[in-house]
Amino acid sequence: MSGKSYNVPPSAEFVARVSGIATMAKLPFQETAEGLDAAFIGVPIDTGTSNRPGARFGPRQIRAESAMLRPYNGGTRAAPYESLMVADIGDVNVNLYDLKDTCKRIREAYRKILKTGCIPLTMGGDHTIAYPILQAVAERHGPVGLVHVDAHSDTGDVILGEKIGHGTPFRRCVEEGLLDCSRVVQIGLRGSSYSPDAYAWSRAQGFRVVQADECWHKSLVPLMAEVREQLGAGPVYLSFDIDALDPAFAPGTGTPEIAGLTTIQGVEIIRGCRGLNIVGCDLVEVSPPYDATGNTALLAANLLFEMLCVLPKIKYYN
Ligand SMILES: N=C(N)NCCCC(=O)O
Ligand SMILES: [Mn+2]
Ligand SMILES: [Mn+2]
Repeated sequence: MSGKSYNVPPSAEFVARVSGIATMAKLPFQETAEGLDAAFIGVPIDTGTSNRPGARFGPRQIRAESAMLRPYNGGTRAAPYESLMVADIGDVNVNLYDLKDTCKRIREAYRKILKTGCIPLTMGGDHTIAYPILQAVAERHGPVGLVHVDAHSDTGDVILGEKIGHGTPFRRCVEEGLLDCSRVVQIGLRGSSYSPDAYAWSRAQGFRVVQADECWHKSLVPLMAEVREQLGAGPVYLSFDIDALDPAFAPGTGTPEIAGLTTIQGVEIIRGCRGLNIVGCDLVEVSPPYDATGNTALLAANLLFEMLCVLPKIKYYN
């Protein structure tokens, strides 16, 4: 092992889970991304939501439930803290009274994070945040590939007279050339729709659309082999809306849709991203006020850990 010493969260074998400051995975906190390979960061907004609010409390609750996380991945034998310097760098200072100003603040914050070479793992907050994050990502990496896991395509144009909200981020991204559209896949789309051919716009851009009913009763391991082929070696952003999963697994979210993916399929999708050149990830739309048991936030914390475990340069014991 290299002589470098990495941040390692305290183990519950020696430090009680309930003690200490609730950073993500109980990792050290630091103000900036300087010196980090990867960082967890919160964006506590829900002013872009169109139904149930509450996602502004997502980062705090995900951090609270992340106390369950242990240092190694028992399933894949990934050893993130033996190969990456990781910390929690807090939250973007959002403007709860102005969504456009919040997008500006997010864009500026992520410009600084990405400039250090750090890979951001973002805790939302509603899905609006993917737009300003991808503006900053594309400034650094050029148009990127996208693995978008969601019940919704989030490609709306104007909703309630507004272009900015959680139903429109990926249309804004396409308009601004932030995505390499032939390297975009949307997985889990379902539900009632505003038009008879709900995903025509996505497909017209060249996205691959995998609707939830194409996933029912199936392992998604074969699909992810096709996704790795489609996305190739170029930079990729992973955006995971927790409502991609069925409300039975993820009830604490603002726009639930029935007949969704299982938790196992969610993990298969993320693990299937191993080998991709991931430059950023997010996990959005956890709404703690609708998450009576905290299990949606716990699920989110585990999925974020799985994302950490598929980043480039991760060490595996196998
Ligand atoms: N949850 C997200 N990100 N989008 C939901 C959009 C719901 C709608 O516009 O009908
Ligand atoms: Mn959604
Ligand atoms: Mn979404």
